Amino acid sequence: MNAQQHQDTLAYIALGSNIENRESYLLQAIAALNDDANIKVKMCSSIYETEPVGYLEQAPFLNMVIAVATSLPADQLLKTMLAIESRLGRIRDVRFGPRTIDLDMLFFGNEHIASADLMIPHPRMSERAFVLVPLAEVLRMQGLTMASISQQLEQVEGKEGVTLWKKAP
Ligand SMILES: Nc1ncnc2c1ncn2[C@@H]1O[C@H](COP(=O)(O)OP(=O)(O)OP(=O)(O)O)[C@@H](O)[C@H]1O
Ligand SMILES: Nc1nc2c(c(=O)[nH]1)N=C(CO)CN2
Repeated sequence: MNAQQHQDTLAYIALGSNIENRESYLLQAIAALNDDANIKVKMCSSIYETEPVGYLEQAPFLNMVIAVATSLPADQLLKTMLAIESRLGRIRDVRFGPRTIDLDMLFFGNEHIASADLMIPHPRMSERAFVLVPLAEVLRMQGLTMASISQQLEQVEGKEGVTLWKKAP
């Protein structure tokens, strides 16, 4: 590797949808990420059906987590994710409310980021079984140890609201 080249960063993204067709929104978002020349989708968790958390008067979600390799810096990856959300009809009205697609960046390599637009690791990740369950699955696929994730999972309430919906291919 010469000085000009740099290795891709492995990033983890959580996806959620609770407006039909939920599965189609998840798959369209994954395809759109992979269509970007600077992003390669490496791994996908199973899809989980989950009870809404936070704002309860809404339909159940489908949630999953993917791992991507990217040559983009974190702020550019976020920009791409927000553009895909807009393209797939995401409208921001109710906080924590219904959405065609929500894309949250969980990790970006081993970076810690605290800017006005981007917090990495995602600050609410450890409270959310709908994120931790699929994240643990992807980490397991990669043979990564996940002691801290398992510990967080044990502490999180609402794990019973997360059920396997479709197994990863
Ligand atoms: N790690 C992150 N991943 C995605 N967005 C982030 C992250 N950190 C900060 N943000 C900022 O959060 C803003 C609002 O995100 P969004 O509307 O998706 O929030 P939400 O999904 O309603 O709530 P939550 O962030 O708790 O999932 C985005 O425009 C983005 O700038
Ligand atoms: N089950 C579930 N609940 C949620 C979700 C989500 O993706 N799944 N997203 C939220 C806002 O980020 C609020 N509540």
